[in-house]
Amino acid sequence: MDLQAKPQLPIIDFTEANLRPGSGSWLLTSNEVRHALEEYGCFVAVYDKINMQMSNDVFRASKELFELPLETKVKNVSDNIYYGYLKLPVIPLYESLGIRNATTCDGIRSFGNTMFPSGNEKFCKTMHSHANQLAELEQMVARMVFKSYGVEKHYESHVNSMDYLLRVMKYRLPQKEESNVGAHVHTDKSFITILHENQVGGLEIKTKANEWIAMRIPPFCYLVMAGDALLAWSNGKIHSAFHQVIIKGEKQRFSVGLFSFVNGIIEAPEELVDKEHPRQYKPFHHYDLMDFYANDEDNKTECTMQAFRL
Ligand SMILES: O=C(O)CCC(=O)C(=O)O
Ligand SMILES: [Fe+2]
Repeated sequence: MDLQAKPQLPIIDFTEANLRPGSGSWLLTSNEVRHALEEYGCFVAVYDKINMQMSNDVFRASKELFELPLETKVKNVSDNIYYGYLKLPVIPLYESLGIRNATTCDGIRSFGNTMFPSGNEKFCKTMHSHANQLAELEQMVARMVFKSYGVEKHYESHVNSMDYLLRVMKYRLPQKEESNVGAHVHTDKSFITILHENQVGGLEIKTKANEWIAMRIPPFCYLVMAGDALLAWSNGKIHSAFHQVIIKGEKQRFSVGLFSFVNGIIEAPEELVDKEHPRQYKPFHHYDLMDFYANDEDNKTECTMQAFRL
């Protein structure tokens, strides 16, 4: 064994034509997914259902969005800061816009009308179909997790309660003497996050052995990450990884994330609770976790679930 080898994230192939519920490859991949999420809290999914044209359109649309005047962008307000327009003085490189319920026509229309009052059909179409493509991958991963834990019978009610937030992110380059932190160390509060980027790099993920893996998400690949809600749902079996963004290159980073939320109660299924594995988290409403995180200044870089469960 090469003790100097750099740690790497698992890579899981989702391109196989026969990857359908019930097939042998579905079961094998489900177990790979579960193992990756338990050990790393994330993995790279090779997924070819989103073509290069769509990826290019998405980043072109993102650029167009951030070029809007500030007074337009700040109109994207929400009851939780993480769903709206986010630009904080503590991380000057970072700017993001959340599109709530981006998989629905109403969600996209409402966002599109606020940002482009005279209309922008191309933008809305691109973001709407992209959100649905990413949600398809998210649902496949969630279904595999349920399958691998033997609780597939709960999947249908789970998927019917999902809400999706599409967040478009931009990181400008640091000026001289400015910090290169693009996003502070945190875990996601989502159930699952699906990320991709304009191949600039910057995302770093911490392993359980406290090593940082710096990565660039290749074309036709998506980073699938477990959020704190999935950690709680799995009764602590799945890991939610700390990660950060450090801007080092010479090109601006654009990334797009699909964050899934359960519009309801997160509770570990009975099958994942027994004498050896007592219930670790009281059932909670997923949006209460989001509100707790948004309002709890002290715990931003700490383990949110530890603080939230008290
Ligand atoms: O830019 C990225 O890829 C990561 C952003 C991130 O970690 C987040 O929005 O939670
Ligand atoms: Fe994150």
